[in-house]
Amino acid sequence: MDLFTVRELGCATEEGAQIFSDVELTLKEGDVVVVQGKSGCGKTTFLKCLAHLNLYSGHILFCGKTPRSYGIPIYRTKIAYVPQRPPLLPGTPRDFLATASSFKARRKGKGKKDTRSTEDLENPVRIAGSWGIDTQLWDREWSNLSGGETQRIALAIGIGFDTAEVLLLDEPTSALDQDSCLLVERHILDALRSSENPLKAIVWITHSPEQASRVGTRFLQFSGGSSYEEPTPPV
Ligand SMILES: Nc1ncnc2c1ncn2[C@@H]1O[C@H](COP(=O)(O)OP(=O)(O)OP(=O)(O)O)[C@@H](O)[C@H]1O
Repeated sequence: MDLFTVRELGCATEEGAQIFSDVELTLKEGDVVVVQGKSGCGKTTFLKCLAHLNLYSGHILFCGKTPRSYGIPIYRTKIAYVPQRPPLLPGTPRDFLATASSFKARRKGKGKKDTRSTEDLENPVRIAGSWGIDTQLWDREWSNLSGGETQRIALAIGIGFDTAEVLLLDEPTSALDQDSCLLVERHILDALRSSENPLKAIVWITHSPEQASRVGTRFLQFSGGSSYEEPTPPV
């Protein structure tokens, strides 16, 4: 079954200016759809529509069902949006982990006791550790982390919770040096190929043609207020 079926998708600003229209995408298992286009053409907005964080016109179905039919909180455990710059949150990454983990426990069923597993708390820390994030950074205020540290921690949470079937990545390595970038890329692609991880597909915004070639299996170009697919990565 197709993961995402996106038909005639359109999105406008609150003031009514159209950002894009008629966007079409059928996302299948194993796809890494690289999204490219000039700054301001609507790539982030597109990901937010998929994550049900933006109002839109047209149709988005996930496994044949609307996001609302899953219940939006459950939908968001299946579709993980990792923003380019996570909004400045209060507290520390570990606070965030604890809160998000308790939410996941609620998802697992009414009537059960706290099903929060230590894995939920440990996986992201372990993954981020493999990308050079010292454990003590999890107890530092978000506001005192560097861009690259914030990016790796947010990504490690998105992957480490082991519930996401689709990752929506908004320039996930834009603040990283080349070695860290390659390390993170490899980890994400390994997670996609691993039978132990529920991850089935990725939609990945990047401004880097090199990264697009390394990670992409399909190439969606935003331009002129809509989108089209390219058979190969743009050079
Ligand atoms: N909440 C909003 N209110 C008004 N305009 C918005 C809003 N969100 C996005 N826009 C506008 O919509 C357009 C698309 O923004 P978006 O962030 O999706 O672009 P992008 O392609 O991801 O850009 P970049 O590559 O620079 O990250 C921009 O012109 C932006 O200013």
